[in-house]
Amino acid sequence: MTLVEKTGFFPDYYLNLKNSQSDVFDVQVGKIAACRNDYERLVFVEQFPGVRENDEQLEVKRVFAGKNADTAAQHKEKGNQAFKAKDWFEAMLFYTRSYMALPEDKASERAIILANRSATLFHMEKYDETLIDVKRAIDLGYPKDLIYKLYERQARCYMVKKDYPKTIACFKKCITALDDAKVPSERRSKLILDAMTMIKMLEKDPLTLKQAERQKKLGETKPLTMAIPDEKEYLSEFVRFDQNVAEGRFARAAADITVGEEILVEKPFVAVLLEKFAKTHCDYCFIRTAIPVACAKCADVLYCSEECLSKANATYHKYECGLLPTIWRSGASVNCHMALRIVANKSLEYFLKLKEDIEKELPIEEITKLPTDDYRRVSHLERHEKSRPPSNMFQHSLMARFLTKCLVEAGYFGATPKANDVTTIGGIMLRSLQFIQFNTHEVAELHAKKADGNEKTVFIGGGLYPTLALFNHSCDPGVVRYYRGTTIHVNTIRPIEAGLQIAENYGPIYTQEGREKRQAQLKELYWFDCTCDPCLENWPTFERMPTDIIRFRCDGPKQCRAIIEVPATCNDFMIKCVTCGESTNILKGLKVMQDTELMTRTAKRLYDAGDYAKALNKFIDLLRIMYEVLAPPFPDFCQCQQHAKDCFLHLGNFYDLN
Ligand SMILES: C[S@@+](CC[C@H](N)C(=O)[O-])C[C@H]1O[C@@H](n2cnc3c(N)ncnc32)[C@H](O)[C@@H]1O
Repeated sequence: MTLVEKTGFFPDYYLNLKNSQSDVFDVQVGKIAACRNDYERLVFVEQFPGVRENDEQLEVKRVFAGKNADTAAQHKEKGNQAFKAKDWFEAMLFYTRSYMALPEDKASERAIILANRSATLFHMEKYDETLIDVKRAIDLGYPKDLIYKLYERQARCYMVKKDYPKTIACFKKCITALDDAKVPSERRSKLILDAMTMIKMLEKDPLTLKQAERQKKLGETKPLTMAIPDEKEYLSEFVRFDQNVAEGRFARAAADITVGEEILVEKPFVAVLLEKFAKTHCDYCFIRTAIPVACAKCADVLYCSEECLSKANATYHKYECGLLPTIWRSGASVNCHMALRIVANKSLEYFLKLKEDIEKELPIEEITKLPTDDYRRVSHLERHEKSRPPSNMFQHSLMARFLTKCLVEAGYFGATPKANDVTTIGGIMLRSLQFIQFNTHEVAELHAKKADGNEKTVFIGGGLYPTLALFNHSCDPGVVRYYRGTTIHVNTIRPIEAGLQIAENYGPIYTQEGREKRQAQLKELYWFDCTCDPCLENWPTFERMPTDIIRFRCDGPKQCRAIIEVPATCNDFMIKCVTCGESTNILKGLKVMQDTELMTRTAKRLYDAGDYAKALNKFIDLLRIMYEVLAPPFPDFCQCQQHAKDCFLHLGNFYDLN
């Protein structure tokens, strides 16, 4: 079952159903082929023998188990002990756990925990994070008699950040707040004196006036946040979409595209974080965060900022809240979760209104012009509806039914759900499950350990990118992807001539995997026979790539650019092209090969020194130069492409394991 990734009650439920009627099951399931659309399929599974009878096994219920004041108090106590022992990291972790566990109505306790965590962060010299937590604590109503401490901490952070006007402002607030503080008068006087001294000293500093003037000119500064700035979506004017019978829709270069160009920046239509990152990454933007904010009702996921929390609450989280344990325990894959979220992101009314339109075929130019949040941007993606075997369609329909039941439980359909509405949404859920299967991307984060230079890409979730989903696959892809948060960036990794396809890669590339394995994998997962150049010509993997043959491009008078294979030991330098019959002088190519050796060394040195942007520029130059005279596959080009890919990954989500 591709719908489930791990053990859970859903595969058990399915097996039970199957085993309870082993003789007739396949025959019964086969009848689903007579259904004309997804809505009929939903009605079919609803009436399938044993389905409703076994509903109890689906355990669909909302649970809010993570919130508990006693547990929160225990974590807080452990945090306090760690703080006393100056184990700042441990203290921070316990304060976070405590904060996550605090129930909604404990606002003042939440403020105190955040203030404690801010003290810890201050000791860790994480000043931006400290400022964020201090602000959150103040916003949550931190006690008046203690608030002077937070203003003082704020002042000290701004001081380290050399923002003197803000330092002065915070010290002034601290002095005023001391009026409400319950501290012995001697201590109060000392605190006031310290603050006044700092204010006087900073007021004399010429930098203070300069900064104040600048801040006045720039106006109100944006509140500090650890979230990455909102990114602008972009599609290069050189990308066109086309289609044919054999390959469906695909992207094509409208003009020559050089290597290293950013051709697409796209936000996901929907994205879901894997369960195992739910306690380290923001559920909304996938940014790793050490200072999360929590949903008021559940402790299942966390958010990097109030902004992400409120965006999630305004869309999918109001339905997923309390249901996440059910979804995770079911064993449903992240793809299934994505289907549920696609529906949860929009209202029942939205889908009821759109129902007829979803069925209408739209030409590709119209689809790409639809608003980015229109369901029809994705509803027309490839789903291989006609070639699905009945058992596959049956399993998907059962899963759609289960996910729709989750939404019923979550109140998506109101207090008294209408059967017709549930079927409609079930049908949309089923359609979504089908196109998600062939069109999603795994959102990645690069894990690197500076000490030993080890790097690996870790998948943290899944996302559906409507424009990128129209790109076909090649085992020698023209582009590379990386992610910033959930936003995908697509860059060319070799020159692409006008008119040629711009293909991405769905998993196996020719340098790493032999043709048979690649083709089998693509057939199994994406249901097509790959006919890219490496597959047609059976290009060797990197390990088997010959080093004694050089593949030059014909540079003769006719510029036919055909490939001329020359043994490395060849003593001639004028070589005849079998395609155009003209001779090419390979000395130019040999000189390029020599030059690139030195450039490669420089680029690698920059990479090892962590200067990825400069290294990338060098690798891109190298790829451009090599591609001009040599034709892949050849080892130097592949290696260079790999290095450029690694550089790109460093521009995206990154986690330093040190
Ligand atoms: C992500 S979609 C790509 C866009 C798709 N061609 C469309 O029309 O929507 C993946 C599906 O496209 C088709 N596809 C992708 N690469 C292909 C290729 N190199 N040759 C033939 N079909 C391909 C397969 O049907 C695959 O399941």
